[in-house]
Amino acid sequence: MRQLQLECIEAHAEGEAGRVVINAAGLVQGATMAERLAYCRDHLDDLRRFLLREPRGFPGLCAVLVLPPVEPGSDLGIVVLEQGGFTPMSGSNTICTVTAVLESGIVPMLEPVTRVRIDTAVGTVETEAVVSGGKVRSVTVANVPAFVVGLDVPLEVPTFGTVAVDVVFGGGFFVQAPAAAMGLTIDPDRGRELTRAGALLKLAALEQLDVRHPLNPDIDAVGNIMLHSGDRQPGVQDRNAVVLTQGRLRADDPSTWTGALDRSPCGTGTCGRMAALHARGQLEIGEKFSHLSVIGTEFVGELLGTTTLGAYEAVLPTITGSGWVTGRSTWVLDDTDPFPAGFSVGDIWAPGL
Ligand SMILES: O=C([O-])C1=[NH+]CCC1
Repeated sequence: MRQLQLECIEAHAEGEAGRVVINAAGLVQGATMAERLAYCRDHLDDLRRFLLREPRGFPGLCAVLVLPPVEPGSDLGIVVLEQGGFTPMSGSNTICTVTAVLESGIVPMLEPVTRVRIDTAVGTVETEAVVSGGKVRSVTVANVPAFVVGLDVPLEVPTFGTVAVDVVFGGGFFVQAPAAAMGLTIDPDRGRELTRAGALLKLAALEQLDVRHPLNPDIDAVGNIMLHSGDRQPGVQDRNAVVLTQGRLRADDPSTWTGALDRSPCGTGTCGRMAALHARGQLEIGEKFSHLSVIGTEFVGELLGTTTLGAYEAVLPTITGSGWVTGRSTWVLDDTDPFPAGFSVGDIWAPGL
């Protein structure tokens, strides 16, 4: 007997896989996006694991629940599913969602540009899709305001000692540091070292930092980690490795010190990075910011202006990248299935050991 059947559009944005669930509306309760995110966190974590863990998922996979809009004039709402939990916003997953809903006809496609407004638990996001021949060529995401919580904040990191990090918000809270400050290089073949270092940075951040979003107090912890190429230098390409850490991390259990690298340049991470660069005088309003991922794919960022958000000076970031639909899927749960919430095995889920 099937007790669950999820219809999905499989996609990727600059390499990062996003599973766009298009029949989830009846699963999520809440009058606001913040209430819906809280409902997912409180009641749907087994569903998140069902979609992202084995046998239906893999470490590098994210997903999106497409929900009815909340704000007047919006087209839809999203809640993002990552291996580390439910999150309010994601650049790559927004690009996957816009590509999926336009190419499938869920939202009408208007050439040459279609605007799609998306409600999230940290505000409404405006997107612009360049479309031709029934294909979404690129998506520009005008993300929610990004801001700096602190620059060069000293963190005591297990096995690395004191590391100076930037604490930023770009749609989620990030700790960001130069890879070189931890003796690392941004190289896909060194993914294990990068994910382990990122997990240890996150452990330190969870223990030593207090963060809280001024508009949504439920957003109150560092989510992901960015290791980047350091201060901008003329003629040097900016690149990053973003570690999407697994669920609960424990200082006394090295098997939790793992994660997966974002295969895209990470839109929320790029927005947070631009906020830090602007604060450092290394990125002007209106200046294009080419940001490469660990596999060399690109988001082009740009700051449109400044604003304030609670007590924070904030910037208005956009990122532009492309998405591709890779398939359609229907995921089911038989009520005799011994793994209703999926499972993971250390050979691919704990590569850092
Ligand atoms: O682009 C993004 O912001 C993210 N990609 C994967 C998780 C967050």
